Amino acid sequence: MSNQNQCVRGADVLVNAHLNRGVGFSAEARDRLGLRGLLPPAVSSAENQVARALALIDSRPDPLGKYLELDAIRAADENLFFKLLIEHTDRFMPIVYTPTVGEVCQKFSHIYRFPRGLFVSYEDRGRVEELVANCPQEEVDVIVVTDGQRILGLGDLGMNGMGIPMGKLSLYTACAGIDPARTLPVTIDVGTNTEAYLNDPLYLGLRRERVTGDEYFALVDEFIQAARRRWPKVLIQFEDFGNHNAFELLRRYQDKILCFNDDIQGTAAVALTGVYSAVRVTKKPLAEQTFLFLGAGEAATGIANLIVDALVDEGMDRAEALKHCCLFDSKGLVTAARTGLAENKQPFAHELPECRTFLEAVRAVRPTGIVGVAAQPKAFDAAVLREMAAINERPIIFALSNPTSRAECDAETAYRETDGRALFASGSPFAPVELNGRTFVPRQGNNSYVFPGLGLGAVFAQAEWMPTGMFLAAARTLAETVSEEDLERGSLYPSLSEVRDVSMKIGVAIAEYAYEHGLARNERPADLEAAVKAFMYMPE
Ligand SMILES: O=C([O-])CC(=O)C(=O)O
Ligand SMILES: [Mg+2]
Repeated sequence: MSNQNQCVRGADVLVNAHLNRGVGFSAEARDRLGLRGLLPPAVSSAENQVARALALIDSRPDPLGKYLELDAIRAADENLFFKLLIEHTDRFMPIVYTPTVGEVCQKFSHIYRFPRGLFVSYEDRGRVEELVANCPQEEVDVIVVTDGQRILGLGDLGMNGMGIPMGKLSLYTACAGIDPARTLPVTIDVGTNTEAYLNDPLYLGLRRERVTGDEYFALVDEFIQAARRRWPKVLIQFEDFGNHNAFELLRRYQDKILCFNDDIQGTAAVALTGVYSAVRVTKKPLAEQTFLFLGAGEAATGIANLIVDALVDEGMDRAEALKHCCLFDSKGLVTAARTGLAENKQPFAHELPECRTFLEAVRAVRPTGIVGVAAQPKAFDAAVLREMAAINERPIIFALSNPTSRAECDAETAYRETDGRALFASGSPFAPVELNGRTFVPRQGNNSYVFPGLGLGAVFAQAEWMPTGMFLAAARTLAETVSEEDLERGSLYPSLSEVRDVSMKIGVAIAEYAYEHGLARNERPADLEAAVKAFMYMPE
């Protein structure tokens, strides 16, 4: 608690979510803070407060209702909110994060109640510094920023996309112990091309079509400069930008400031972990794997590039490594014969026959794994899955699009159509599947396993910037947490209930990388792991 916070007394404490402990305040604290009479007389134990909150949340049958209860708890008492999230991660992650957060975003303007974060509108261009100065946070460690153009697999949600930076930052705190008082969700609102929002009287964003080109980049830059002037060491995470802008922003800032793009680099690290787990099962090394991606955007080329980097790191020639990844986009298989390909796809345009359907492409490429990242629901149908099972003893099937409604296939279909041989991961959660007397426990190949730890390590070491080596290190560290028992059950990732420990390990690995490579702006503590653990926020 800062000195400034220690001066806050009386009712002001109760309306400050960082400070308020509500009925959890002890008699002594009530006297000290001038709260006597402002709360019901009984003092609740922590268990009692959690039990009351759980009952309230459970009284709401639908996920959105549960979200609204949690959101209200957060607005009143942040400590309690994070206690719930940390003690019941498995249960609440699908509420504050994918898939429910998708619905939250779609309805954001209709359910808006509590102020949080920073809204940078195009109308405020030229005075963004003033907006940043208005933020109450004295210090900010992590910013997650979106422009709402490609929210999960749901498309352009405009300002409504703010639910995503909010959800990501909740995970930063719950999974990696970033102090919630030092996080800032940001939406840069340059308009939306989604008619439904422009015609919705309750829509809270800018009513105009998206600003593009130089004016767009100038506004994003004005924000980045203003944020870094106020908080020079802040980590900026780019989230759910449209393809074109996402690649361009990463190109502009990647090696100049402390930042990363979660959809390109975070997703890549987590997918590579899934691949490392899968090859432990197939016993065929990475060098013998070939991947066919359904999609050719941020996630697809982010993952493909990191697989290539991993192969090069193992000693393979880069030109050869590139051939291990093939892309299938809206026009079909990406081949050398294709013209006008976006820059990110060009390295993956190989000498391959023209294929118009994904099934044809599977037959032509004969991949060991398919990776769905195009938000095309059910695109991995029975024919595709059976073909993969015919080509491979243990086919790798990653249906990574979010939320659940956008998944390329569900877990049950993946296991059923491959006679239980699929090595499956998905972006959104699926329940365990019973098949032929076996229970499969699929887990999420979602960047939530890595971005909190990546950020923790980078913030801890006050890294200058985040090179590719950090993302490889994150993937390898995460892979080491997958046990033989996990693999036995078909789990390519550890249990979410372990995510805090996993994030700590990734944080240590990333900080270590920063110290070893001269990227840190502080001294390495002698006992790095103990120091990182001590740095992590924990609710009281
Ligand atoms: O938010 C998630 O669940 C994963 C992600 O970054 C995306 O799908 O854009
Ligand atoms: Mg994302």
